[in-house]
Amino acid sequence: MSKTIIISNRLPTKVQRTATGLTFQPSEGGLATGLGSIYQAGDNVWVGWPGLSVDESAEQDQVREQLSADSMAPVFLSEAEIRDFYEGFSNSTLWPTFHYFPQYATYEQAHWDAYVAVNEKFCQAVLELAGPDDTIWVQDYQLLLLPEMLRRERPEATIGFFLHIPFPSYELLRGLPWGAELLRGMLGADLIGFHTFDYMQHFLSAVSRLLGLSNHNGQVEMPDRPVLVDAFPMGIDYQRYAEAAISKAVQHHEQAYREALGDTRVVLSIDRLDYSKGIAQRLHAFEELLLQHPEWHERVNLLMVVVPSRDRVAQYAALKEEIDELVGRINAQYRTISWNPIHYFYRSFPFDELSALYCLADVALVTPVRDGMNLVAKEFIASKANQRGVLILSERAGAAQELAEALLINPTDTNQMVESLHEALRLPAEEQQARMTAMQQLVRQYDVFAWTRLFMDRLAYSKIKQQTLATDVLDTQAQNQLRHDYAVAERRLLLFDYDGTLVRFTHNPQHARPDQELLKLLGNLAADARNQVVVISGRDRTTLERWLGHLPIDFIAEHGVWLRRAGGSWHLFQEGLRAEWKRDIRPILDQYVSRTPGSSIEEKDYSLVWHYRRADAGLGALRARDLLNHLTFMTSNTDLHVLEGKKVLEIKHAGIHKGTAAAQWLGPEPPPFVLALGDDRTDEDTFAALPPEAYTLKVGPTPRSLARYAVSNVAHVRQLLSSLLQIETIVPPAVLSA
Ligand SMILES: O=P(O)(O)OC[C@H]1O[C@H](O[C@H]2O[C@H](CO)[C@@H](O)[C@H](O)[C@H]2O)[C@H](O)[C@@H](O)[C@@H]1O
Ligand SMILES: O=c1ccn([C@@H]2O[C@H](COP(=O)(O)OP(=O)(O)O)[C@@H](O)[C@H]2O)c(=O)[nH]1
Ligand SMILES: [Mg+2]
Repeated sequence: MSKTIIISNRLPTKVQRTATGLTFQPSEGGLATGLGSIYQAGDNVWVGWPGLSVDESAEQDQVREQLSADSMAPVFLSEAEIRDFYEGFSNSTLWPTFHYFPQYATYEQAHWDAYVAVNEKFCQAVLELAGPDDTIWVQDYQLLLLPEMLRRERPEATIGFFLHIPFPSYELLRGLPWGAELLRGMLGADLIGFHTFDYMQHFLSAVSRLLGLSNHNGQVEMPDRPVLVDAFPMGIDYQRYAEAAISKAVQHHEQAYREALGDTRVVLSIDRLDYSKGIAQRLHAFEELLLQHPEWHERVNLLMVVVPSRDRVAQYAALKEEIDELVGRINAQYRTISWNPIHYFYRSFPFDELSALYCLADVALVTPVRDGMNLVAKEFIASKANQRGVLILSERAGAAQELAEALLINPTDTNQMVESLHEALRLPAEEQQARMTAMQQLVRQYDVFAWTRLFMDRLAYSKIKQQTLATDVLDTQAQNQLRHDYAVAERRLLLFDYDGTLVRFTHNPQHARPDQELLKLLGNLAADARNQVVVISGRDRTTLERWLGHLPIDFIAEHGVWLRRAGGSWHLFQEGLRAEWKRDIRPILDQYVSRTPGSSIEEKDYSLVWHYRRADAGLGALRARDLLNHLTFMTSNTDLHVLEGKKVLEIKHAGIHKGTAAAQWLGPEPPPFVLALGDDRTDEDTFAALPPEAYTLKVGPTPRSLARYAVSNVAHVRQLLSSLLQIETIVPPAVLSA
């Protein structure tokens, strides 16, 4: 039976060393609590770190055995790995960068090295467990390199990745020395999930700008497969909180708290110790409330739970001191004999007590400056059996995208926070109920089980999509058939597009000269008298002649405008072509060049081309759409046509294209073997002009093509062509045709 393997840095159980030995407790933090509800089904297993360093092998055995009874497999980290990988790269480089605190980020080579090494360690652990049909689901920023590492070992594996923290704007990522490697690591997955659409957009823009990979509707075209990118806002185990709220045990705790506090309104604050959570800002706002609205003295309490977290990282230790000091100062300033404004707990609470705090609270004050999702907000909502209670929520938490009925605030605007608190404490019961009911409906429906189902369905879909594509791929069997048909044919027409087919794209088109390997390949193919080799390109004739003119091959240049047979001279596809129109169009292109840094114009005899490969990807696409509209309008009612290629727009004569030219080479009696290779939109015209039995091959990852087969890249093309040459030497054609 196939299983799902969840992998995260932290396991949902954390092991602690006490005087009496090892103890096993639930972990805090949204990832562990959120997914903790689902991993135990079937044969599923969760791979991760148990939260402490265990060096001794007897202890490791004990931990492994106990965790395996609960479907967990530990990855042990040494003290040095905890320091350099966990506290170092994960929480002193990635965490601050991804939460828009670059001033806190450190860039240490040793931390990066440890990050790579620990990701490899996780990779080994997964490989030991994963069967070929299993689904691998990698979680979060500590393991960004893992999908790619797994993909290298298991090209066919089903791999999902989910990021629990924000994905920041491209600018933040570019400030990171290892940005490109991290993106490539993530792209090893088949599906990449984020909490919100914004995070997903930031990721796609970073992939486009740093790796030069474009996407169509969130599908990134990798050379070997498409990768789906999507938003999946994570939910909680709603029933667990809703049921707890009405349980005896929880009500008992709630009542005890209520008696201890007396008759005051309760504002609740729960987070891990983290500068991203805005805890200090929150305390300032509460202090301001007491200052500006003295009517709340002795009538309101802030219950503040801060769960210890990453306290060996300098910024966390400093924050702890800041909070201690602030709480001390505010309490000292305002407390009375019978009233202590802030009840501050620096520890974690067992589930029932946490649940009782949610039930008790009138207001939940959730004000992170950045937060991937924030599950505390959702847990509070699920715990409100009577639909009373108000959620104040930072607009910078992922949860704010869904919870529109919360009182949304900007966490750096203290005045707004004070006013929202004041408003929340007085909000009429009916309005509380209306808002809470709407939010409960949403949180109940999109719970963590629905979230998992949605992710898994999309992951399966991405796999199916890849497989449908794979039917078009020139597999070994099809390639053998092609080679056989080639070997037995007396006459063969070989039509090769140049850029993107025979050579890889270069930043500057003038740098895409043919290398020795290619010249040899073409020369050898052309040397066979049965072969007619044609380079069919959009390039100008001068360049083609300079680069390839010494070979005994034919040329179709400028997308079919200029033709030359081997050894012959150039002639036009059609007499009487005009070029005066360039005078009107050229100034428009000049304008677009000046408005689009990096773009350029190429002028050919009978066409003009605007190139934007070197421009910023977003700006280039925007201007291209604009220019296309502009030119389409200008060329209506003329015999000109605007052609869209890969990062180019070309204005040329309508009715002359690669297909019309290719048809001339077919002649009245087409050769028994025709092979056409091309990567671009313009090559579709060639494919369309050829008979159905021709071997038409589309080069590159995008599937939509008229070609019969797809090959992945230029390297694959060259391997195919040299395999045709080998046939001649290994199997004499006479033998094959006999
Ligand atoms: O493992 P730790 O270093 O102790 O940190 C605890 C976890 O914190 C982060 O949680 C995030 O996931 C939540 C659920 O998706 C989300 O609501 C929240 O906004 C995130 O901050 C972290 O992403 C986890 O990897 C940590 O285990
Ligand atoms: O004493 C506590 C306080 C909080 N939590 C849990 O910690 C998680 C915090 O997740 P959130 O997404 O809000 O933030 P994160 O810590 O993941 O950044 C929530 O599920 C809380 O229920 C806990 O287990 N024990
Ligand atoms: Mg091409």
